[in-house]
Amino acid sequence: MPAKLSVNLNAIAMLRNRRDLPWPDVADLGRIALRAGASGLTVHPRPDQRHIRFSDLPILRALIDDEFPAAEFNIEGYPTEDFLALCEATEPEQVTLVPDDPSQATSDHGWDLVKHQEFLKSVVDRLRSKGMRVSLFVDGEGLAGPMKLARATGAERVELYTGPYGGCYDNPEEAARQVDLLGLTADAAKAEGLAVNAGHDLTVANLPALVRRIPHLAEVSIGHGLTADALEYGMAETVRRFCRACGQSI
Ligand SMILES: CC(=O)[C@@H](O)[C@H](O)COP(=O)(O)O
Ligand SMILES: NCC(=O)COP(=O)(O)O
Repeated sequence: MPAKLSVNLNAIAMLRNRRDLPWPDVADLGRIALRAGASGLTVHPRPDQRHIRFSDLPILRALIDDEFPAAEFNIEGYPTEDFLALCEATEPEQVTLVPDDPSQATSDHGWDLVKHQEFLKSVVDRLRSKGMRVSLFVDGEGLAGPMKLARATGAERVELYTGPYGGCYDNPEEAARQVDLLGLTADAAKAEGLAVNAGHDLTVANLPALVRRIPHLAEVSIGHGLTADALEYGMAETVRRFCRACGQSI
């Protein structure tokens, strides 16, 4: 079964938030993504709401429920009480727990599963008791031990942090080494009965090698690279529309 694609709307929301205007509209872009074949939508609401706002969540929940009932909503974030309350109110199909502190520009590491074992167990329990699948953001270091600990929290999935792989876009040897480490981590997760997701800085260029190495990859969530491509591949048609709006006959 090929990996499913969940489209992360953070970058769209960040663009919207540059102005006090409602576009680009995250729900409209989410609808386009789901119509085009995405299996789900991902958001990572951060405490300062610098991209996804808490008020976006019920709108995206309703979009999926009303128009795409087979799609999944994935909410990512650090499990503060506020974040857990948002999840409980929104009931996403999946919650991805990420160890980000509020000052981080973006996610840059997975959980320390030794240090946070008891905390994660209680959070996983709480979310799963309300019917949400839980995934833990983990480093792709190629080690089996952390995957045993991830399983022991009660989580059903892990999401491999692919930032170091994504950063090797100009270094094929290092990219091959990173894919190997991610593959070994995914194998260890599978051996523990965990399903495997992946995300961060994935692109059309680096996805094929990843899915070849991890044929059981369940889902990738992609925002930054996908939004960059949407702009690049949508630019020509958009310029034609604006030229026509200027009265030009092109
Ligand atoms: C958890 C993760 O991998 C991140 O990619 C995150 O969802 C992106 O967050 P930002 O969009 O805030 O950079
Ligand atoms: N979980 C990773 C994610 O949702 C998107 O990350 P990115 O593609 O914006 O780096």
